[in-house]
Amino acid sequence: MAAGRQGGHRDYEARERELDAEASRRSKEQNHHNHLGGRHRSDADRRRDSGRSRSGREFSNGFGHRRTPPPKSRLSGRLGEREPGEVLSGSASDDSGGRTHTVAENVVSSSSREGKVAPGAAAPSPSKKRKFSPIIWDRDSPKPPLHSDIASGKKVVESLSADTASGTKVVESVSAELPPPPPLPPQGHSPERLVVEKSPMDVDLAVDTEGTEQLHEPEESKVLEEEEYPTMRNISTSRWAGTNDEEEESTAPRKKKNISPADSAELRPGKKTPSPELGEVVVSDISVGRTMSRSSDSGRMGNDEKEDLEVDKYDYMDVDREEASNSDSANRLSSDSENEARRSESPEPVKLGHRCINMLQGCRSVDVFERLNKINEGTYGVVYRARDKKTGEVVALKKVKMEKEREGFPLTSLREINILLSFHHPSIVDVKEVVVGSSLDSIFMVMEYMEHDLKGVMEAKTMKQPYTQSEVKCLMLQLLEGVKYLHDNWVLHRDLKTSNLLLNNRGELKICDFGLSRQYGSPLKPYTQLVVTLWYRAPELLLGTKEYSTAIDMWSVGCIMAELLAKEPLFNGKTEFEQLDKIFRTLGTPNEKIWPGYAKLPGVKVNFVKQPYNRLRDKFPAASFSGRPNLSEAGFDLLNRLLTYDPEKRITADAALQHHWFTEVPLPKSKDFMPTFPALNELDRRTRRYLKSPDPLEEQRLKELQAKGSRGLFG
Ligand SMILES: Nc1ncnc2c1ncn2[C@@H]1O[C@H](COP(=O)(O)OP(=O)(O)OP(=O)(O)O)[C@@H](O)[C@H]1O
Repeated sequence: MAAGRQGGHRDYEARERELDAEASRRSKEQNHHNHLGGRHRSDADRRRDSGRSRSGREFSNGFGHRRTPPPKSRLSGRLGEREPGEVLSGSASDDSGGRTHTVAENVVSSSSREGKVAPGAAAPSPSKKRKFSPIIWDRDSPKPPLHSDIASGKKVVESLSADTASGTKVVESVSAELPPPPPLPPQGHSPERLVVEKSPMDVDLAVDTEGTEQLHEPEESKVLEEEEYPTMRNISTSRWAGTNDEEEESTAPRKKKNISPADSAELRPGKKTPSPELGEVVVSDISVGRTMSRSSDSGRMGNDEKEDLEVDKYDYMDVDREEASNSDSANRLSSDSENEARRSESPEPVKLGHRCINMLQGCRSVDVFERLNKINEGTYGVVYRARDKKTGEVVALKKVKMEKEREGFPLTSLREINILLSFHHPSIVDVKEVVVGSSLDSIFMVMEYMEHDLKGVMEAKTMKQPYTQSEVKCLMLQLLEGVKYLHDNWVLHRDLKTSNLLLNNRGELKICDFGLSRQYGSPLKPYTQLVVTLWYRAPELLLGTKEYSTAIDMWSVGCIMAELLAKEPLFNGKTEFEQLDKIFRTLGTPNEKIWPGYAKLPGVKVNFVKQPYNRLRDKFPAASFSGRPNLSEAGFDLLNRLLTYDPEKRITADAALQHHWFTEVPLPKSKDFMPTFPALNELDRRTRRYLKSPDPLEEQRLKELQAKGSRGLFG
């Protein structure tokens, strides 16, 4: 990882040039790649590019990430009580520099809060790059070509998506001067070519799926012959051989597809049975109050319980088989933790050739991993726990769903993966590599394995109380550091929610799913507007704004902070209207005064509830015996700033990190003292379901299963 950080930029540029050069060659040969029509960039993008220089961002190292000083350094001396495990600091320094936070920035207010901003609270320090990200785009317009003046030091945007009227997750991956660095074009290289319609990845995949096409360079052909075909010969023995999840669940592990390179042509995107419309699923899910990250395959919705049981059955079998082959699961677990410990003790220097995958040389096969169990299924991917057969390392494999194969292989996704591989941050889940499955249209992201996601933890009956303020601070600091890193690197997450925040039993929080999944959904398809859960969606998106920015993530962070404190979602609307209604009832109905431009937003309706007051404080009182979560004045100020209506006034990640809530008592808890929970991700689905929502019937079923010798609650 360290090497990756040091050499990532140059390596990335070289790789980009390599990819683009190859794409250029390939695009001359083939002109039928029109599936990326959505990647034309909008006027807004052009405006953004031209205006980007105003941000004047600086990076203090070669990787483009200027780490925010650890909270410790910002902690000032304080009075009052502490919670066990608080991070202590001998430092009396305080970056907030005497700023006062007595006035909240938000919103409609019953008091004098409106329009006032705590001095300096949202203002960047001199070294900060911006108060507000210039990342905005026109959600409906086609994207403009890439800006051409990368060399002049301006930011360059590679817009990987155009969607969002729908609210689908979209990551606008924008390269700053430093990593993920801008894809510097070679001399004479047209900027538009950076948004290649045919990248070198096409080449590999074409070779894979056609079985005939070869690269021009003999070396590359050789690589493919040596690395791709051996993989294909292994397919028949692959445990990952299923081409779709349904099949994988219903037939694996007994039936394995025997797929030859020729056969694989049959599995090409266009031939695959289209999946049911995701929108239906989302509607169903929302209507029953479920989270979107689960059971997203609409094909199963009609027989949910029955199918779940089926799946459970195979999950059990998978695990049993796994355990049979590993005589002692305890040994396995201990060896896992040993591996983990070894890894953390002596961080392995990054092998750039491994981490920064050269797509021209192909990816490893998923067969190098042994499947342990299915962790979860999101809208865009199925996530498995697996073990590297060679190193024994336990990882998470996200098999990307190929819903949009009509549009060809998701080249933009491969390109995005390439960028994501360059991201290294303690609060961003580490994507180690990409491996290919047997059907050649399946791609797996290899990620570091995390025991939980935040949603699962908070739903589990093992968590009896909400997180304390001290614990929430610990989690919020990590979350904000991760979001700041993404924003500093010109990436909008756009789907921050508790199920996308992973936790491990070392108290670490990591953001996952930052936009990769977007590339597998067509941005303009009707279902896309429904796939992202509404609960964390910023009001400007709900009201149909066409331009938006990093502030949308900050709204989500606010919703997450509230949920961490209350152990329940803040605004859990089932429809966009209901979502807005819930927001307005709590924060007050916005108006032009507190949110200039509000009245012109497309979704504004006259029949919105008229609620003149901000009642957020009622939900988070400073002190109460009502069981509602207590929140200090400073904590409430931060929450209010995160949930500020006007995106221009909403606090940035950078400013939030310096908020004095983090430096007042109780101080953020040390990660080492954060509560731990049974690793839900290692349990079968039935047990997980029970732990999340215990119900007497389920308990009885579990007891029966255990009596029959099935796995116990904790395996
Ligand atoms: N690295 C990981 N380690 C452990 N579990 C993970 C990991 N990555 C993802 N998961 C689990 O899988 C779930 C779905 O993952 P992810 O959000 O990446 O998929 P998705 O298809 O994009 O989902 P969504 O419907 O939220 O968009 C997560 O909520 C989490 O429970």
